[in-house]
Amino acid sequence: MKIALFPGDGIGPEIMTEARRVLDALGLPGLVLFAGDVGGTAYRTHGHPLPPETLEMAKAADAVLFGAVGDPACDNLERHLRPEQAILGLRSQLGLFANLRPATMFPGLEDMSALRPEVASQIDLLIVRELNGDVYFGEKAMRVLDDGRRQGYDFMSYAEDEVRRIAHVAFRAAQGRRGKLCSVDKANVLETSQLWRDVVIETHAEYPDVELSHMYVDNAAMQLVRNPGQFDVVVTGNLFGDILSDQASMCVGSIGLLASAALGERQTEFGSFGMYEPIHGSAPDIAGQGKANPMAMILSLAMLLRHSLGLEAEAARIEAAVGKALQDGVTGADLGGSAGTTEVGDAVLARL
Ligand SMILES: NC(=O)C1=CN([C@@H]2O[C@H](COP(=O)(O)OP(=O)(O)OC[C@H]3O[C@@H](n4cnc5c(N)ncnc54)[C@H](O)[C@@H]3O)[C@@H](O)[C@H]2O)C=CC1
Ligand SMILES: CC(C)CC(=O)C(=O)O
Ligand SMILES: [Mg+2]
Repeated sequence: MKIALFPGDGIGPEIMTEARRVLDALGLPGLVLFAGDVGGTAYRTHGHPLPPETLEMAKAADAVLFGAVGDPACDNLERHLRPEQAILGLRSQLGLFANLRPATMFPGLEDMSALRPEVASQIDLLIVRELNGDVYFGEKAMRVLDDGRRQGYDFMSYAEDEVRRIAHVAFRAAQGRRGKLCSVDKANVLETSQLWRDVVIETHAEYPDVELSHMYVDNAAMQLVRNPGQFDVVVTGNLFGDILSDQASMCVGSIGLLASAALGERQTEFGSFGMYEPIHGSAPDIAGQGKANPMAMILSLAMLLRHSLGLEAEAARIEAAVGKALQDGVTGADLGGSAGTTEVGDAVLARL
């Protein structure tokens, strides 16, 4: 069992340390760990945010655990050299098109949600975000128009096979949950979304046991706050899924709580090859201060053990330990408490 660890920038290394302590505590036999550079850290040492050796390390592993990338000092670099290209490059070059972003209320945390506790307590949803297409990967540039004005553009598109494969993932996920799928798009305005909707409807024919609904993304953003309990599985494109999952995190209570799995078609000896990361970024505003909540990172490790290594019991053990720590009131500044990154890690370890 080989896991590649890519801590990255900002709070990435701090939260990775805590996930690593949890992994070590499990004492899994036959585990081999590699560490690689990504993001601004990699740019500084290798001249590129995703050095070839890091990509090779990822390909040689059964799973990748990824911290976060992003560094304000790199924001003026040419785009292909910016830290974010590491995560985009890994997702696309490893064919990781299906991003699972679960958002579930933790018992005892209802008062920390940005929503009223009785509304927040209903949250148990899974966002299935397409990860290899959309406006993130279309042709983009800045140019000067004939009249001298600067123009930036990013080409948004989805091909039908890209929509179909993520729709299958979402329908299957719904079958394993409460049997409801809501497809989120902007088909009232965008052709990309009209195709998305058409293909999701076509794919539904293979899943008659799943109840399918459609929602425009602006309404979805509102409904997520009004009544998040109505959602079971939400399937959406790369851009909308990015935005809605950050929003869902505050419905639960903190962006420091939401984990994710990026999966593709490759199978390993133990499960699906995948990359696992918190949904948040490198949080430069709190980096180096020992304040970051490592729970999203630790919960990402749990997803890794479940999906890529077939270790369901160990995954559930980690999730239960995080849940207990929260129920016991161990929270950092993001959840109104005073525990630092290491203290939160200690609390999870003590309940493992
Ligand atoms: N997957 C990745 O590596 C991602 C990278 N980024 C990058 O991260 C950098 C910062 O981006 P932002 O827009 O500020 O988003 P961010 O998610 O890094 O931070 C947003 C806010 O949430 C807080 N926060 C995030 N994670 C937290 C944690 N674990 N515990 C406590 N508080 C936490 C931060 O302190 C900040 O106030 C940028 O360079 C961005 O491009 C952003 C999102 C994802
Ligand atoms: C940093 C971006 C490339 C992606 C992002 O915000 C995300 O995947 O959540
Ligand atoms: Mg994001």
